[in-house]
Amino acid sequence: MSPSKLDSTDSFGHEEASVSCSKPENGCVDSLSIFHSEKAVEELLQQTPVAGMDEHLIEFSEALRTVAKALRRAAEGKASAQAEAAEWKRRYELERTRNIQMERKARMAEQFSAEKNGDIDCERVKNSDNQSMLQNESNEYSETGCMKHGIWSHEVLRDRESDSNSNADRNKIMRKASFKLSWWCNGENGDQHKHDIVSFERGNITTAERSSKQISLKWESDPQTVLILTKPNSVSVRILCVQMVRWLRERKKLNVYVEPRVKVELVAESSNFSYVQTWKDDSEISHLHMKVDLVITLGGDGTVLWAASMFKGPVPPIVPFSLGSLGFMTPFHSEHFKDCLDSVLRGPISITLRHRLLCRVVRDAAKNEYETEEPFLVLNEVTIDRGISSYLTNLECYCDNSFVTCVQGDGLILSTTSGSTAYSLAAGGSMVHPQVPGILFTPICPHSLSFRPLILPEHVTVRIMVPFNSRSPAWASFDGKDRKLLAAGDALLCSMAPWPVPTACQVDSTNDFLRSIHDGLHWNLRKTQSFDGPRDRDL
Ligand SMILES: NC(=O)c1ccc[n+]([C@@H]2O[C@H](COP(=O)([O-])OP(=O)(O)OC[C@H]3O[C@@H](n4cnc5c(N)ncnc54)[C@H](O)[C@@H]3O)[C@@H](O)[C@H]2O)c1
Ligand SMILES: Nc1ncnc2c1ncn2[C@@H]1O[C@H](COP(=O)(O)OP(=O)(O)OP(=O)(O)O)[C@@H](O)[C@H]1O
Repeated sequence: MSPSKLDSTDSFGHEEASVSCSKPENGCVDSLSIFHSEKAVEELLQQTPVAGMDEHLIEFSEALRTVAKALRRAAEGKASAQAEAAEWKRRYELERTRNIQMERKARMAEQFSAEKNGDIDCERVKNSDNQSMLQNESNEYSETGCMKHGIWSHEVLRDRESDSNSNADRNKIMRKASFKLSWWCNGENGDQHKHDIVSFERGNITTAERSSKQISLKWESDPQTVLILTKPNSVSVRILCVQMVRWLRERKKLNVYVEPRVKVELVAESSNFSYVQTWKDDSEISHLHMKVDLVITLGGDGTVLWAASMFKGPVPPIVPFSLGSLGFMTPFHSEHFKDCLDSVLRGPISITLRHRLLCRVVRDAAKNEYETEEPFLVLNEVTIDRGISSYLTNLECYCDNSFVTCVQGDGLILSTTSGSTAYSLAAGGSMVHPQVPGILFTPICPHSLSFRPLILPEHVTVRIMVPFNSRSPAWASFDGKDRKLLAAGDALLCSMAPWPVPTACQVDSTNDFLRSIHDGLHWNLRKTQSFDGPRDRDL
């Protein structure tokens, strides 16, 4: 995206336009001041006794008049371009709202007719694959009082695959289990959903609640469907998967989904596993969140990243079992899988709501920043680096359109707080509790003595641009995968995604985080100083 395009995008709204134009150092021309200067030239010319002047002065005054006119025309042109841009933006937003409403109506009509036909036995029908719908509906719920004590998940969905399944049980309607999330702090599990309240009483600003609290998940109805995701090519994972599927089906009477590769492995093991469900093509993965109550991962952190990447919208709670070497995000031990799953299925459980970043690539040729390629959701980080190029990466960084800095080095990591213990840590970033919302801005080998990592608030949009004078393109990778070339003029936009990844805790979010940095990284491990030796006796 060229700098001139950035300007026009930034000044979409009237307000922003007037602000940017009032700053001469931004290279903008203030139309009001042009009008005044043109008027001043006119007045000057009228006041001056032209008859007594030499030709140079007349030529000069004519030139001044021409310049003032040209400036006025330029300002008028810019103003009309801004007005046009604002009008297009207004139309775009109108169209978008209309589409969302139509989509919503269509869904409700579909669900209503299904309900009328007796297909769905439900009191409250909800669909959650659209965030704006989620928000609208949660508002409705709060109006009807359902949201009083927490966040509820009431999904009543029909299993579309049930028709193709011969088992009579499977022909019944599958209800997605509902659960409630509540926030508690100071070790006390209150049943209230506590909001952060800023109070201005008697002129004093105080906050009633702190924002980072332990989050507890309580099932309102029993989970029925479990998806197991496994690390490939591991014998121990394969053995555990067989045992777990059997136990979940025979003891817990649950529906089990696995990836197609795993289904083949299971059926090769025993034809009894034919009840295990899977999907035929990848397009079905986008509906998984509507069928699955719980996701179990068997592997390391990479398998948790893999699980998160399968859900491009809302993510069901994930129970991560550790069968890798490090396991920052995998607190459950496979030896005790039955006890662990028993307590998770019974609930309530503590969960960590892990924030994700929404990353969009905007090409230089794009007309505006809405014209992007398919976005990526990352649980750890997006990395913009020099790839195979031996030149220094040159990246211009903006935060909500304010210039941050120019990175000159091997690259930059934009990380979630969950990812703070991964690549960002290796590049010198701070370790941050995963429940803290924020975006870590960590350079990779900056060629500067004074570059320190930053942590930005959760609400900002970070824009990383490859400038036109860059000697080489850059590469973006998402949770260490899917590399994308960023040519000169291309940009990467990154903001907090609306769909976090809920992962079950062994104890609670804080305890699990501290355990992982102690056990996984041996953080601040040092022999304790001996008692005997010199002391400060006089203090
Ligand atoms: N120099 C580095 O430290 C470096 C370089 C490249 C990638 N990575 C990390 O690897 C991740 C991809 O993981 P993978 O398992 O698919 O690849 P992988 O198999 O190469 O494993 C990378 C290592 O990072 C660990 N890891 C992953 N997420 C973590 C987290 N949130 N906290 C602590 N450790 C974590 C894993 O346990 C593993 O040991 C990327 O998202 C990136 O963060 C790190
Ligand atoms: N279900 C899956 N399908 C395809 N690839 C997967 C799947 N699960 C994990 N992977 C990939 O396999 C790789 C290794 O996975 P993972 O990190 O879980 O194991 P590990 O390396 O043994 O554990 P650790 O990272 O703790 O050392 C990762 O790159 C991950 O993306």
